[in-house]
Amino acid sequence: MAQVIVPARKVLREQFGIHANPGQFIVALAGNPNVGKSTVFNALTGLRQHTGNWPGKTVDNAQGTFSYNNRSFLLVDLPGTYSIMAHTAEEQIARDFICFGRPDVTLVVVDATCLERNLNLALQIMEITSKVVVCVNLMDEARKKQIQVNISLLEKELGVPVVATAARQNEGLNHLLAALYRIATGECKTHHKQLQYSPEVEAAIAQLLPNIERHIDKRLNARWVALRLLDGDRAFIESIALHLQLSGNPVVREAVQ
Ligand SMILES: Nc1nc2c(ncn2[C@@H]2O[C@H](COP(=O)(O)OP(=O)(O)OP(=O)(O)O)[C@@H](O)[C@H]2O)c(=O)[nH]1
Ligand SMILES: [Mg+2]
Repeated sequence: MAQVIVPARKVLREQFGIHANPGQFIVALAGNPNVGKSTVFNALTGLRQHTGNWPGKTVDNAQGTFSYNNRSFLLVDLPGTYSIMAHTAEEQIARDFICFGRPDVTLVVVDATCLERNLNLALQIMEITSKVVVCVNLMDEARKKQIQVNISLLEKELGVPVVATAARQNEGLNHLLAALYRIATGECKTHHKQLQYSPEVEAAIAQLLPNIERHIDKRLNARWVALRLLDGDRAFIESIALHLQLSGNPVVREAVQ
């Protein structure tokens, strides 16, 4: 079947109202509610920002720009979510933006004082893309509570850059910029952690993968699409099919029946 690949920039423009300049890197800013995403956003973009709504939704949208090493970045503040399984409009925006908008980097801000809960979202995002930087924010609060975070071990375990910040105090932001640059330019390749499921689920994924890989745009993560097919997440399967113009594909037809 002939495949029509929709360029990510066109999707960003038409579906998300994001107009990036040529050569500008797109950074998606994701995280649980109230972890300091907007504080990071403001610290990086200063006054070079504007706010509005996501197209067709009553969900706030903020975009801003910054430069680093003579490269321009467009930072997009996604709605705060605990998950991207798309149970709410906010989760759907975050998921579709990361999946179909294919940002050059997804910056996941997590709360240093409750890492375990926050890493759930980071791991979900890492199932879609390897181009992730994790920002462990609120380090000052963690220090106050005598919580120690082993950043280098976390980085080793996750396989993506992890940067400690206290964004309200502008602490760690230079390291964050350097990490975003390294991932956006491809200077740093990640070996991101992929969750392993039960042998039954892994076997089902392995069975689906060849067919999925044959039919989808390589820039979507086939393993992740396999997981969604197994979930039976019909709304999303339909949106993947629509996006990749695969509605007639037998795998897709079977999944949405
Ligand atoms: N102590 C401390 N407070 C911070 C830090 N970063 C953000 N805050 C505070 O945490 C609160 C929430 O920050 P926001 O930036 O609004 O968080 P958010 O993730 O954008 O929140 P939502 O958009 O509501 O999901 C604010 O009161 C910030 O001033 C930090 O590093 N240390
Ligand atoms: Mg915010």
